[in-house]
Amino acid sequence: MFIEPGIDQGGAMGAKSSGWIEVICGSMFSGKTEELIRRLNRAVIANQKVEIFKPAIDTRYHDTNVVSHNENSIRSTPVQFADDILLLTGNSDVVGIDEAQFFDKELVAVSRKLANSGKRVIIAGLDMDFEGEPFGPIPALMGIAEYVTKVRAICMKCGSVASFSYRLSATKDKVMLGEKNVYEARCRKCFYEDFDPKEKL
Ligand SMILES: Nc1ncnc2c1ncn2[C@@H]1O[C@H](COP(=O)(O)OP(=O)(O)O)[C@@H](O)[C@H]1O
Ligand SMILES: Cc1cn([C@H]2C[C@H](O)[C@@H](COP(=O)(O)O)O2)c(=O)[nH]c1=O
Ligand SMILES: [Zn+2]
Repeated sequence: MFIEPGIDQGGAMGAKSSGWIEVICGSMFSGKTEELIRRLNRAVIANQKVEIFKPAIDTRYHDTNVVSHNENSIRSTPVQFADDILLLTGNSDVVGIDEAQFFDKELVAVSRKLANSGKRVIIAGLDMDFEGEPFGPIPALMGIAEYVTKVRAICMKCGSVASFSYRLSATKDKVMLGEKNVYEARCRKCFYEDFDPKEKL
């Protein structure tokens, strides 16, 4: 069971309370999007004004909605640059951002500005890429966040808990959209059994 800061503090963000940043990170299939949707739905139930964003390049399941692997879904606004989020958040109380690994580093400054202006910012994204390296702005966001939740999947090779996303194709591009056809969740042992860091370009 995760601790849910906003709800634990009474559900509402009082006039005097400042904002904060929550990061939900982990491998693919670890439940990041499910957990993001769960927190956002509860904020809606608490009558808070919620805005949700995702990078425009993430068209894997749906052009606009944020969709989890088990088909939970919530409406969102696709944006090209992190800066666009500032223009679109207006008087919202809670800002949700999915697939944040695809945003530029500017997302760090944007999230700080949103939280400093009193908003609750909930960010979900991959902490590591297919080579086991830190992914985009996520590590920096973990550094400035008040709350970090690292979720884990099930290793598809041995059934243990998984923190790595193993790419089944030989493609070396950092960005390659896909799901079970291209990636599987793996534990450390099973990831490095089949991935040789020396082969990196
Ligand atoms: N290897 C796996 N480990 C855990 N869950 C998995 C796995 N493969 C598929 N799933 C499904 O994926 C769901 C999580 O999806 P989602 O929240 O979209 O994950 P993420 O956003 O972290 O990729 C789980 O509830 C489960 O139904
Ligand atoms: C590891 C890795 C993943 N991707 C892509 C694959 C998916 O489209 C998303 C991750 O989605 P999820 O909600 O976390 O399942 O990212 C990539 O482009 N590069 C990578 O190294
Ligand atoms: Zn394993």
